[in-house]
Amino acid sequence: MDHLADVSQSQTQISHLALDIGGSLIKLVYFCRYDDSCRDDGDELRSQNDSLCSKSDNSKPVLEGRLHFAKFETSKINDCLDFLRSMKLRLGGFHDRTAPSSDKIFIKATGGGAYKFADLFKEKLGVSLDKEDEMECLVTGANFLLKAVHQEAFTYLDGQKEFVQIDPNDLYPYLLVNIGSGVSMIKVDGDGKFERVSGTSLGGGTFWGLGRLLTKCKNFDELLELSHRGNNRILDMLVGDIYGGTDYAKIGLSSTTIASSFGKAISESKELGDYQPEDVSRSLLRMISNNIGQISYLNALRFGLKRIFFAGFFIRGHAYTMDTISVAVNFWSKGEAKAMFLRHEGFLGTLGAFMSYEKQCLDGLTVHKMQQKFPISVSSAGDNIYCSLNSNSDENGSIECTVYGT
Ligand SMILES: Nc1ncnc2c1ncn2[C@@H]1O[C@H](COP(=O)(O)OP(=O)(O)O)[C@@H](O)[C@H]1O
Ligand SMILES: CC(C)(COP(=O)(O)O)[C@@H](O)C(=O)NCCC(=O)O
Repeated sequence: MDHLADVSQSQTQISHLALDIGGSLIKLVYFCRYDDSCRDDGDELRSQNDSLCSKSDNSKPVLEGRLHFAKFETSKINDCLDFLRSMKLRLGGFHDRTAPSSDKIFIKATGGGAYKFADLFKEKLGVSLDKEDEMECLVTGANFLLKAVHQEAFTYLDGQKEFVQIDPNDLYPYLLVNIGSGVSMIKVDGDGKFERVSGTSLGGGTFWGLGRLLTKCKNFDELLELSHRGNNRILDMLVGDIYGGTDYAKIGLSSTTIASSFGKAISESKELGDYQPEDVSRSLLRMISNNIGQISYLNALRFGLKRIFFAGFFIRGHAYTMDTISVAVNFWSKGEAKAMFLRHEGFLGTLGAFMSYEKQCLDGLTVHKMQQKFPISVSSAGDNIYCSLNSNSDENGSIECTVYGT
């Protein structure tokens, strides 16, 4: 994938790595330090964390570098293993501090695949996966991004993207909707304070799975690309189709509101082959996004939450997806609730797993809080990682940061 070339060419020292192995995609976050001049042994960080580091003002070891992101399809897990092998596991190999004499190397991992593929990682790379709870990681990742990273959250409506300034002191409560293969809805009340309040199996896997069957697309991006050119009115039955072109004003439905997704497919004597794949893709994307937007709003209503953050790789920064979700939230809440999206949408779980290194003191290297360099962000003192977002970052955008050890 994209970052494979980056890493092997740059010879950058990778010191920490975490994984989120989901139903569809494997997400990686890894920390590359800028300068390995103080490295005294090229191969493994695990035995020499302190010697890798310069000293900070308060005499704590410091690693300065960037957090990088990469992803692989879970079905192509061997590509991911090759990628990790290419790093020669100097990256995330950490000794278990609770058993100092042990040779055990472990990497923080979350998602169902941390269980499913644990033996594979052991067998192919000799690495143990140190499992972190998926929901906890999502929340930790979301809180970090929202509090520490400049211009992370934004709204998207009618083609207009607007960054939202988050006050870290006024962040909670909010609803986090993670749209991966399936969808989890989590009420977040604070750091580590959350409850998974709902979910739906109609998620990103449904869009991609049904879309692949119905359109014969070979990959997700192709399916998404198709939807750009499609017209959902070919397959969706609108209120106007039922009401002879007029609104059903009495109950607040305009003639253009979708009355029944894919509803026209039943009333016409057409086969699948008579429909354009782009129209199928468009209706499917609209159906899934609208449904998630609606269920999310209902859950926000249940708990009186005004802010809903949508994440997960289903979104893919895709305009029509975000627009549909926003319209659904706006429509059902009568403008009361707001849909917001995150730039690092697919990496919440991985970031959370990465940050869980802080819970354990590993060979003297501890990841503490992350704080952004920009003055508008978190201002609390004593934080141990400083971050700023690469202004050119895309979905894999790296984050500049400094890791302080203990
Ligand atoms: N390259 C891709 N391959 C497959 N699915 C993708 C891709 N890019 C985005 N997606 C979408 O993202 C979803 C997975 O999102 P993700 O947040 O990674 O969840 P999971 O943890 O379940 O893998 C897929 O179901 C699909 O809708
Ligand atoms: C089981 C999961 C947490 C796994 O996470 P994922 O790999 O989809 O990101 C998720 O797919 C989910 O919440 N599914 C919806 C299940 C339900 O509430 O009906």
